[in-house]
Amino acid sequence: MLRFEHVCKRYPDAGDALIDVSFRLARGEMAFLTGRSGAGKSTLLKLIAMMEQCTRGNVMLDGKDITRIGERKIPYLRRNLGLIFQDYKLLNDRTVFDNVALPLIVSGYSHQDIARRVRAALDKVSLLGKEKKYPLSLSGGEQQRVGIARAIVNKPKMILADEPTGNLDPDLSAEVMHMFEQFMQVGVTVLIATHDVELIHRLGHRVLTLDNGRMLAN
Ligand SMILES: Nc1ncnc2c1ncn2[C@@H]1O[C@H](COP(=O)(O)OP(=O)(O)OP(=O)(O)O)[C@@H](O)[C@H]1O
Repeated sequence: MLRFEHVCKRYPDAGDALIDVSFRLARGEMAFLTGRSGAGKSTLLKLIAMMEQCTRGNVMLDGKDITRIGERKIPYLRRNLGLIFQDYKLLNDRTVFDNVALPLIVSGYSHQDIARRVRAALDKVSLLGKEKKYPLSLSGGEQQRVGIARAIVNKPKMILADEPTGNLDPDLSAEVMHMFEQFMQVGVTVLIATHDVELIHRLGHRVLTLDNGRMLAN
């Protein structure tokens, strides 16, 4: 599903964020990406999300070489990805329903399809009753679940999550991880960047570790 081959990323006026990184993730695999602050985790996720381009090497996603992909193709390929962030990135002046509907509106779905898919996504994260609420009236855990519903509403092949439990207490973190495991069980590939070593060890999935831009043996 995902292949990094000798990937390097250097930001202008900064050192190397990633150095000769190679690894593969199989379809339906769930892995944690860990490492100290500044190790390169967010950079690695941004390369997959096509928000940054690597300086050297190749990134293959679902059989396609996305290394030097043209700007116009990016929105189309991004539909296969669900992105989840630590700070939720919800629109606070829109309802839960509208936040989750956003990727479908962008993709041009009909009103009927949007309503059906948004409800299905909210059901998966146990938020069906909250579709008319606004994000700021929800708890942190609920806001993160809205973010997850928005990420999965397009039925992506891969979920990328950057510190998704960074603002959640241990119980809510476990709940969010359980959701990721359920997506994995239906064939979605899941890559989660996190500092939460305790959580990683408890769940026992594959761990990819970055150390100063280099990936340790995995
Ligand atoms: N847009 C940018 N421009 C210049 N340098 C950057 C940029 N983004 C990241 N860097 C640098 O690249 C290195 C890796 O950063 P990155 O954010 O990928 O690490 P991280 O492991 O995600 O850290 P954290 O856990 O703190 O989020 C750091 O030295 C950082 O300062």
